[in-house]
Amino acid sequence: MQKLVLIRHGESAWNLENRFTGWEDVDLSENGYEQAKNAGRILKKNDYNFDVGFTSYLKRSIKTLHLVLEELDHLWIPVEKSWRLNERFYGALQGMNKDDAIAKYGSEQVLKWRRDPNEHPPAVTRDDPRYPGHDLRYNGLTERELPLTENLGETMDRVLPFWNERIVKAMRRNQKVVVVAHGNSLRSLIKYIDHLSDEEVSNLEIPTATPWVYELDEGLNQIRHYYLD
Ligand SMILES: O=C(O)[C@@H](CO)OP(=O)(O)O
Repeated sequence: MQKLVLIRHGESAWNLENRFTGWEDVDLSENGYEQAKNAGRILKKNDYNFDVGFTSYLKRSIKTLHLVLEELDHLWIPVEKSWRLNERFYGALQGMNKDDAIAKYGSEQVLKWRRDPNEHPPAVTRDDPRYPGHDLRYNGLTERELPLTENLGETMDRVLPFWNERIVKAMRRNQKVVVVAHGNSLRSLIKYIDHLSDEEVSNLEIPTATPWVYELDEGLNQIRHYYLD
């Protein structure tokens, strides 16, 4: 039996301020640092260890993984980062306070943007400073890969190649894997792994810094999943 651990990053400064974050590279809040360390302690208490870690290009996840590995005295393991594990790109909502968005657009529309897997938030234009094409770290991406907005389905479309080519391959080599990513990139992955319907995934809320464990059989079929806390 093999275990895969997925963790959403600790609380970020903009989670605390209730702002749409997406690809904005916001740091962990003070509480977020503590939550990340605590996730590491929980894993340690339960005798977890890992051969490889995967995370996004965004510091709230990178730092969470680092803090988890530090608690486990595992800072030496290889870590692979990919933009494909980034949070969903929230378009022109990025930076906006979620209550201000509700006041401006109404709660029904904002809920659709947040949780309807097929709904696109308003797009940014390529001259918007939030367009990822202006950011050095995304130099290697093609224009098609650089988002102007994303719904959950499109997030899943760019997460899955990384899942199949890197994460599943590592597990097939019997490596013990930890993945630290984001609310919506993990929702898209869990939708895929658990075959969730659009409605089921719209009700899935993933808490910050709480290890989500999949137990898998030899063929990497799921036996069960649960939170570790
Ligand atoms: O702002 C975001 O990027 C995400 C995660 O914090 O928000 P939501 O939960 O509204 O999708």
